[in-house]
Amino acid sequence: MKQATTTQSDHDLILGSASPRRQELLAQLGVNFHVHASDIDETPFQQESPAAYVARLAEAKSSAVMAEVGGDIPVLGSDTIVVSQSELLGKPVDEADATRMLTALSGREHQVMTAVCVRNRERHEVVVVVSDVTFRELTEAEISAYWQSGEPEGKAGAYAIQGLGATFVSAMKGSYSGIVGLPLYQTDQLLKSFAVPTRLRPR
Ligand SMILES: Cc1cn([C@H]2C[C@H](O)[C@@H](COP(=O)(O)OP(=O)(O)OP(=O)(O)O)O2)c(=O)[nH]c1=O
Repeated sequence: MKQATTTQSDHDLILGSASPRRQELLAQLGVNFHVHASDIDETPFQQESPAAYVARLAEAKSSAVMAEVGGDIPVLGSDTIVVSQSELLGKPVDEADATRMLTALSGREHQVMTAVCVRNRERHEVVVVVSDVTFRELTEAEISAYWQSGEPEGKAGAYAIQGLGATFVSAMKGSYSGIVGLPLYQTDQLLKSFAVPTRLRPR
């Protein structure tokens, strides 16, 4: 199990994610949630499309947490990937991996896909939100300095649009919050369908 777990009392949703970005974004909606993250196997299947892969991972994360926690509270699981010229880019394992990813993204458009799955004991729903992001040309020196900043670590595609990575993004179309890790419009719609209260939709 991942480390992040908070108290279970008095909440309306379980966030099955150790990502601090997802915790902040969900808090933005004013949801009364607690965190219970679970580790799953993230190996892609052969011939699996990126959209099918990211949806499967969001489903698997919420399902693993539901199996560990039980109970009647809905669980939200999510996953984010970057897709560049049909190649799936996850989190970089080291500097060489990050350099390879950022070089592939340089001067081109890529897609960021985030899947969100909400489930309770009876049913589950999953949405995949796709955004188009264009990077300007990056120099080797910039890529190296960016790795040294520490920001690429733990981020799909080895960048963070909410940080220094913003200086690489010349254009984007889609969901900004989705690129950061949790698309808030679509998440709010899912929460509504599972009757999870929010700041603007209290009990
Ligand atoms: C593209 C991009 C990704 N990311 C992050 C969001 C995700 O946290 C991360 C992708 O990793 P994920 O595997 O989706 O999630 P995670 O391991 O961080 O958390 P968990 O599995 O517990 O839910 O990349 C940014 O923060 N900014 C960006 O611009």
